[in-house]
Amino acid sequence: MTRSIPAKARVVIIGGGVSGCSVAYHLAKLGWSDVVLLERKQLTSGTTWHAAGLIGQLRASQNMTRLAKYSADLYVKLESETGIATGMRQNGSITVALTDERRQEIYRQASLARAFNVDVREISPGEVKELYPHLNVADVKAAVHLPLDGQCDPANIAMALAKGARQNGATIIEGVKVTSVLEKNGRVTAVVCEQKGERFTIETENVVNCAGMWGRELARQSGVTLPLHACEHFYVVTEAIAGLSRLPVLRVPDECTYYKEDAGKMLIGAFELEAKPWGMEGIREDFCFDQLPEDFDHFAPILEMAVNRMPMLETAGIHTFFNGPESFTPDDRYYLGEAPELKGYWIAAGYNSIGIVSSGGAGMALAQWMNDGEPPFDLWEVDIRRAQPFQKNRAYLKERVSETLGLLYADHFPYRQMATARGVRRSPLHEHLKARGAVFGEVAGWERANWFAREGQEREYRYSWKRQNWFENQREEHLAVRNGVGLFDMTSFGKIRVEGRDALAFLERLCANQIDVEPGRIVYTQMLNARGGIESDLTVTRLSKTAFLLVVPGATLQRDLAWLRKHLRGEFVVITDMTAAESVLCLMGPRSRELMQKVSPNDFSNDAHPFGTAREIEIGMGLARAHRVTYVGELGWELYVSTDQAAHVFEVLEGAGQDVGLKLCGLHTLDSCRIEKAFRHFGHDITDEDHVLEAGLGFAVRPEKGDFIGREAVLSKREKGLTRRLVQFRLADAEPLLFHNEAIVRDGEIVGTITSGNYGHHLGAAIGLGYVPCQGESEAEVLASTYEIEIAGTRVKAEASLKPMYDPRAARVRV
Ligand SMILES: NCCCC(=O)O
Repeated sequence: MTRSIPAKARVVIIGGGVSGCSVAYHLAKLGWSDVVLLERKQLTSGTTWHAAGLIGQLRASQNMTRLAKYSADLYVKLESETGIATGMRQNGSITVALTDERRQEIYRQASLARAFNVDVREISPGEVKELYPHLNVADVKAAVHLPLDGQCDPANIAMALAKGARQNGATIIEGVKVTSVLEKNGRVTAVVCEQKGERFTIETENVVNCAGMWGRELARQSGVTLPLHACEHFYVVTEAIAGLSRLPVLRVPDECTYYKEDAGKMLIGAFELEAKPWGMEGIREDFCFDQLPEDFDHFAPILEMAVNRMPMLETAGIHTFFNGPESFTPDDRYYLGEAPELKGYWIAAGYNSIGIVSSGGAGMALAQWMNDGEPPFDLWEVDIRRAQPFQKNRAYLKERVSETLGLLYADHFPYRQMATARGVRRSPLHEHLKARGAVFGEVAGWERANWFAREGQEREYRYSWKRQNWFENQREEHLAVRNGVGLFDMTSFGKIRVEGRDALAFLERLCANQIDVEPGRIVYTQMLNARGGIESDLTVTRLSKTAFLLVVPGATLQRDLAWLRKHLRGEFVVITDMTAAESVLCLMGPRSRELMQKVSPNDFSNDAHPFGTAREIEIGMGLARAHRVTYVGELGWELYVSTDQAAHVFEVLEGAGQDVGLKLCGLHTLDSCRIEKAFRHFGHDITDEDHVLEAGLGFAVRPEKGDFIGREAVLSKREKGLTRRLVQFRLADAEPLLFHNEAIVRDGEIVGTITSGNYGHHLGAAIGLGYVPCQGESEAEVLASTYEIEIAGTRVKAEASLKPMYDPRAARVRV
């Protein structure tokens, strides 16, 4: 039946898979009227219909766990709410480890899940056998059991969400293809669509791209970056196996497989290490409930392992060999939020084969985000603003997703780097660093030296949940920064120039610190949201009366640009991304002044170049702007050098550095030094849900300067008092690896998680940061408790401090 297409809507959701249905359901539940969902063919006909439907709550981070738990809880009640049988059953799940490393990973995830009240138990191989009698457990080292995990019928979950949405007033129309999204002045104005060859326009200010594997090209038409690409995903379903009882979902990540028993048949799916990207030439117009040709050779090694793991499969007949396309992203995380390029263009897509368990929570979070204008909690890890414009390149995507499908079940080691699609963004110093032993990691496409190998040392990571093979390299680099001088290439910093008649007023409105300082001064500040949460962590350097340079982490550049542009209110301001124009060389350590003085005729004394100032200097035969700031807690200068002169400046520093023991240092050392000094890192220790005062950054907030975004929230928090505080921890046992997400235990009770951790080579211990609730408690009371950190199920004593354990009075920085 053809349904009439409305002329207007408050929102048009594009795509009738589980993602679109969930967004429609949650918006309608929030009371949004005129919610319209358009599906090009039939609901679920893209990817949802062939999903395996596993509902697993064990996720890599706290908020992903929170969202997965939300989905599980929602799906349990959906059937009674809508009358549609969802097939949801909480038969539990088991994940087994076949290696010691995997045991560490699943035990760490279990600790994290417990911090969020997810019911999870570590179980022995014997207990696995009791729960799963068909399993060969001879080489099983460990396992975790989540009794409230389960499985569902994915298509019916989507149908139930659609029905729930309709019950709350949403309009869902099938057989309508969206052909374009119209915009005016940078804001969505309408959606153009086709139904049976006829063209319609729906006026709207909001669209949600839930178009799955069609999403990238649809977004591209509107200038929106949505980097995802389809890959073939394989599973087999056996014939009914006699005597098969109800079984929990089983995951054997070390063999890339998952197992789902349904109606006496067994479904065996795989995330093989090298995937097959699909749809490079586009997707056929009539694609609907389609599948791809089987590829038995590709699946055979998986099946062989499965038969060894579950010997009864040897005699089971194969009922279905299934191959269907699913969307994968460059970092295996999905996308939510408003596209930075276009106001009113929202995204919920790229689910990396975990769309069913993700969509319930993601739909809720996106609906609240659209409703309130801000996400309900920190969603940075799935925020669309992390996508880099270059990532829509199809050659890049094709290469990268061939890896990310398999990474779903690979060991998620700390510091693990992608092996594919590397080298897209490089500093002008890349070859210099490579020739000197740099081992690179990647952030936002940038290649960055993470550590420097010694001559003759293997230039590869050896990953582990313990100290990794670069630990000693990091120690030497770290101690050089603390006792001598180290040089970091930080060209990946995002650099944003804000200039114009109203630049000062604009930045004063957005930043919590005072920006009206003398030209040449550098201000450390945050941009806050109305709740006092931290949207951006940056330095602002006043270059002249009307020009400012904002320096932000490389990973947050797109987010920060979007935040600035979103808050323009007609001011005369030009915002320019200058990242590629300047390299940054950071010279840090007590001997940095001595070295600067060797390579430059300028005066680097405290009087001539005090902390927190920027000066143009001569260096070698070139020029630089020397910023006296530090992220490692030492005397030092960040040298901003035009990219054409970067190699020259590097060579000059390196040559003169021989006499003072200059050491090249990598990002791992930057991190270990800043953690000793308790300097916060955006995305880990500080996010948009962390109040600036609770993050301990009150020293950079000036409510007395006048109005700025978040001021009310700062004043209110000052009056009402803090409810949590960011605390620094030092482990009593020097051995365990502190990374992030380990549970914080206060007086025997889990109260939070470590937000970032590393080894403090000066302090001689693993150091971490994390929030502790403190309603009405004084600092002394917070510190009077006993603390432990739970690492892979083992609790380790920890010392707590509210002041940096390294150089608490910042004497070294201003020396
Ligand atoms: N689509 C398969 C889901 C795999 C998992 O939940 O582990």
